[in-house]
Amino acid sequence: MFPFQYSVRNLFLKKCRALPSSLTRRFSSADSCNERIEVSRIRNFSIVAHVDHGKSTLADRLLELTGTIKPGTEHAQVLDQLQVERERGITVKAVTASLNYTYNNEKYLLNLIDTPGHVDFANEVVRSVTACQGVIMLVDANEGVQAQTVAVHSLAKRNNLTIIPTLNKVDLPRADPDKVKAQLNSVFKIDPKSVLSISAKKGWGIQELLEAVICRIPQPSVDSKGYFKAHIIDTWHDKYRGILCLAYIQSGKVQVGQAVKWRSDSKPHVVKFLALLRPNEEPIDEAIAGQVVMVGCGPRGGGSVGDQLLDKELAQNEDAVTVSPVKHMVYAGIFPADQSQHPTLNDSIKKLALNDYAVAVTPDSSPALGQGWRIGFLGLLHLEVFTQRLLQEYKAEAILTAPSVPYKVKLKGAKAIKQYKGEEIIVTNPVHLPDANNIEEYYEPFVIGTIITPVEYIGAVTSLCIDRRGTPLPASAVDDRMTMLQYVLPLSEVVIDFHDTLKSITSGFASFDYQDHGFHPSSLVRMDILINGMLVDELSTIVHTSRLEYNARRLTEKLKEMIPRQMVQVAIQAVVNGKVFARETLKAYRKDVTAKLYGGDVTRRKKLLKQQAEGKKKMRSVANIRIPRDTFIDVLKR
Ligand SMILES: Nc1nc2c(ncn2[C@@H]2O[C@H](COP(=O)(O)OP(=O)(O)OP(=O)(O)O)[C@@H](O)[C@H]2O)c(=O)[nH]1
Repeated sequence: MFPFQYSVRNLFLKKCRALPSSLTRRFSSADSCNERIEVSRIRNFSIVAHVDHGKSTLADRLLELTGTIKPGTEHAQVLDQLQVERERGITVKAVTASLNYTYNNEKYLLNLIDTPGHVDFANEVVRSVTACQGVIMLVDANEGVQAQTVAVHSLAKRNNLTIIPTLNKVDLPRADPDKVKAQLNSVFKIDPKSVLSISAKKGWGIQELLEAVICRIPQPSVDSKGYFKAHIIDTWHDKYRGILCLAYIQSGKVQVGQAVKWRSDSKPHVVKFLALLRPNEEPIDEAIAGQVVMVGCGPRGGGSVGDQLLDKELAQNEDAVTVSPVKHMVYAGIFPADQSQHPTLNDSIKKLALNDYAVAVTPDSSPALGQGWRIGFLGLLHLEVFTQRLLQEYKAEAILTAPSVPYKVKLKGAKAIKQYKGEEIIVTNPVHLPDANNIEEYYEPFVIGTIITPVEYIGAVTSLCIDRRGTPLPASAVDDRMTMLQYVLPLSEVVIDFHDTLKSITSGFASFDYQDHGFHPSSLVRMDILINGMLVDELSTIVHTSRLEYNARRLTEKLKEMIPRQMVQVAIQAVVNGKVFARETLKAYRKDVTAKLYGGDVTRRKKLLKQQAEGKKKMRSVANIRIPRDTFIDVLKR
């Protein structure tokens, strides 16, 4: 959304600067709805669903029906405005749009939040629902209930949200609404009579759905008369105005010019910018409790997701809405391609991290790659999207190291405990794993994986899960054709390529979602990779002992395939505690130094070959083997 929004916002700002101040009219929410908005006529809701079940397409139809955009294909997927979203055809950022809709002669303000479907961006859904009272839960009428449908349903239930179950894509010839209604009933006990049917593509049933939003979802439960208090659900950086925030107003009201402060720091600030997002900014003077609005306090105004903006009179220790801390699933090192680019990359990472609060950034350094950062992500797709956004939105190119899941170790010995400042430590970079002699116990992160698959693939899916060290939990039937399997799986076995393998063994019919299951004791070791005897820190991994030999062989073979042949012979070794578990040799290019000889004495030929061998020996000891950039990630894929 943001590059596009930047340009719209900047255009607006340029226009404002060009006009006399008396003409830079601000709107109030009252103008937007032609009358003063009341809490009873506000509805905050989200669209949640499994990947590709049609959330963004439905958002387009809702924007059209409420007159926010004109019907037409040029507006396709209006809320997916990031370049990466358009290129990949997925939503990665939850986006808000305030819509006006008249129902029974009353004007309503509907705040819609379009959310991503992919499990890696589930945190976007979690933070969005803190501002909502209800959700439209879309289910593809052809595919039926999928793994993420189960996840979003339980999230909505946990947050006490009203669920409007809605079947989408009923226009498809293979759509079977009755079958899917029966699935919803068997899995979630949803009354089939409460299920709506729409086609987001054709625009069928959209009006009924909007009316259900108004009639079924309750108004925000807020304190209109109290002091101003708002909960921050998103932030982004604007070149001219500093940090801008998306805020859900929990009590009171806010006006441009009002004195406020952040919960996290008591310094006074003044509200400078206030706007409705439609999804482009529409400046307003005032907003009331229950609204979701954009707020900015100027370049030094600050703000972060989960923080609260408070009236300056309000005591700092008021209750806060808690956003559960993000649990990072994979960590990877990010380094500038050239150390001179470190400050620019640092600035870009900071700005992008502001808009993607799910990442955790800490400084890191590597002997080979110099100064950089260790960044925690929610999954591999999140990692890829983050680096793609760095490149596309900030023109910042970075080198990535092999991703690793976080491990926990319990230390023994007073010296080690003192050195690591605690008995238990989380290891996010395999290189920093303490010496095996100082470790009492290793712990590995586990997840509960939910797989919904057609019954004919149960055997293949079970083998895959067992192969990935999974432990089965009770299964349940979704209907006579589909089954829901659950497994406790080590995160390290899931995070890299589990989903792709599952899709390929089930011809794309199975779906997968996982939830954190905490750390559990495990038998682990650190495996290092030596290239011509030199340790390559960035390729060290922590592996389960049962996988050691297999991983050692696979990693060295894969590296042999991926490292281009060099002028010298390259030895690739996988080593654990000084013991070599696998070795591959990459043969050197061999120039035919004897090509120029036509016949003649054989000793001449031997002399040339000997000289070549000696030259190569010298090169081998000084050779700096170049490892291609993608090696670090690709090498981990099976
Ligand atoms: N036939 C048909 N296709 C639809 C309908 N709604 C959406 N689609 C198609 O389904 C695909 C996915 O739609 P999206 O709106 O991108 O789905 P999404 O849930 O937003 O996807 P993510 O954000 O990646 O989770 C697109 O090709 C749409 O054109 C519908 O009602 N009927």
